Amino acid sequence: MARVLIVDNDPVFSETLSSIVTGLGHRSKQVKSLNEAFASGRKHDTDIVYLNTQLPDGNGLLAIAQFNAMRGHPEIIVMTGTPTPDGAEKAIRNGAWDYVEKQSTVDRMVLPLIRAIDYRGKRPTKNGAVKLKRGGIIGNSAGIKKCLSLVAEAASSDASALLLGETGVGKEVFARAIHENSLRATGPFVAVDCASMSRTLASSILFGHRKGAFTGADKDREGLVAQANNGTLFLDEVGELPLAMQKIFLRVLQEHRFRPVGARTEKTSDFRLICATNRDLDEMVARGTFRSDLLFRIRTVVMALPPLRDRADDLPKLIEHYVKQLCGKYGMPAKGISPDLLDIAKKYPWPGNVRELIHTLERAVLASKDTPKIFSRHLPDHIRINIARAAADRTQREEPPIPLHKGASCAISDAEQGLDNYTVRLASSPKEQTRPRLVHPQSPPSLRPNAEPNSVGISNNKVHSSELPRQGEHSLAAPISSQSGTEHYRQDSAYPDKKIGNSAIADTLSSPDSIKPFFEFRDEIFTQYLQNLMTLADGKVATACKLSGLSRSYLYDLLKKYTVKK
Ligand SMILES: Nc1ncnc2c1ncn2[C@@H]1O[C@H](COP(=O)(O)OP(=O)(O)OP(=O)(O)O)[C@@H](O)[C@H]1O
Repeated sequence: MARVLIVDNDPVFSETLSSIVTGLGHRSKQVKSLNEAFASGRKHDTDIVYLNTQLPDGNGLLAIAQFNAMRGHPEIIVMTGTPTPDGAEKAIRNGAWDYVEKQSTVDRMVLPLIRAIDYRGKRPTKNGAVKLKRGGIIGNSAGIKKCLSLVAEAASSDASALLLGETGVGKEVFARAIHENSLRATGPFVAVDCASMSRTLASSILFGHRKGAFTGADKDREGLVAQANNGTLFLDEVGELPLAMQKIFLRVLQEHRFRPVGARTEKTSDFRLICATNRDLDEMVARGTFRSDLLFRIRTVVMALPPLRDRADDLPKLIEHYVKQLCGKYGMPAKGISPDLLDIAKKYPWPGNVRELIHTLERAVLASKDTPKIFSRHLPDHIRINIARAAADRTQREEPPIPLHKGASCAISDAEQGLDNYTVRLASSPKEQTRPRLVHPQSPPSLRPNAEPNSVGISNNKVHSSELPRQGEHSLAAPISSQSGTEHYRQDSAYPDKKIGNSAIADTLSSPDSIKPFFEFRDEIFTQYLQNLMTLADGKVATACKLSGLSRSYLYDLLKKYTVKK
């Protein structure tokens, strides 16, 4: 919550601006002259000054430096009814944050305020570090850093904040951090779990009740809204708030007044609201299960917390921290963490996020008993199975299984059989000799070379058919014959300027001496296929998927494995 001083002798204008500022959750004070402004500045810290140029006792433009030197070293937004380029330059040179025309739109008037407050929340302290209490937040990944800067921003005002993210991702931890860094830090932090609140008792829980208001109400009871006075009210799972309660709560938010169940008079509570949800509130609004006016009120500052699987960089520190904490809890000496455990943790998707990680580590710490290190062996079976299955699935997709009972030699002969349908044709010109092609005899004519005398079919130049482009799919560049009978590489007319890449496959296949080991040869074919595919697809993965019939994830895997650039 920023303190904003409005210095203007036009009371109507000042009043309007003041209500906009307070509507944004900040405090505002209006004064009519420079002297009044300086008197106020001696008594209170000020964050922002809206300063008119023409004032009864002087020109605001000439007083900017004095305002800058006031308590709190405020940012100055100069306002004028008659803007001029010289006036703008003078304002900025004298140290103003911005120079705005008084007849501007509300946005133009307010934007410099929002930006100046944002800047003040993030600017380094004198010793160069951003002063922010992390409140137990572990991690320095880009995602966490972004959220921490939003914590600073949210903490600098009293505006409502909405935290979004999957379960266990740390929404409550971040809500507490906003509270602890705000001006309300010395007040209470009251958390309400809307999902577990009984519908019939919701009013009583939130607003309290008077003795005798209903059966069982044997004494007056203060509700959670009242308990949050001067502090922060945290509504967890706000999407679960019943519609009827949403309407009541909207009014409470607007007026900060509420009536306890059975009471005749209203009470007030000065609280700051932070909400959290893992549901899509916009979709709920569309379905009519969440009020749009309430959503509008609660999402002034929005923070989307990234899931743990998207910030693997944070895992080592999180694991180290919680293993240490858990060893302490169970009276065990500190344990080390084996790299294989970290490796698995980085591969597992953690659907329950940090909460699931903590529970998993607790089981692992207990399972490791007297072992001084925790290994992946100590992780619960379902996690190890998940990783093992994913690895096997990848291998299966990459390498077609060879029946074990046949043995290696049979497998090779199978591969040869599969290749009988393919012939490697070698070009005659030196240029073309570096461009061998694998052509399926049943390929459509447009993809097949004409029968030419210089094409050489080599019986042992065979690759497994399943590893080559399938019939009818784009294969390696399709050759055409010129009238002179010289074979040229035709570039598909749809891709006139694409150069199709090449490998030394022809050399490998040209004689028994030069034949390469099957898998080495296979890898070259794959690499060449992928390079050509990506060239034809203009580097676009979606196009490459269409052309190749590969799924996006499998294509990504292949590009990574064969280090082919997109
Ligand atoms: N960045 C973090 N650093 C350290 N601990 C964390 C972090 N994020 C979450 N935790 C821990 O993970 C657990 C779950 O966090 P929290 O309750 O804040 O999640 P949540 O998103 O509010 O979950 P839910 O949506 O289920 O209410 C807590 O024990 C919390 O301390």
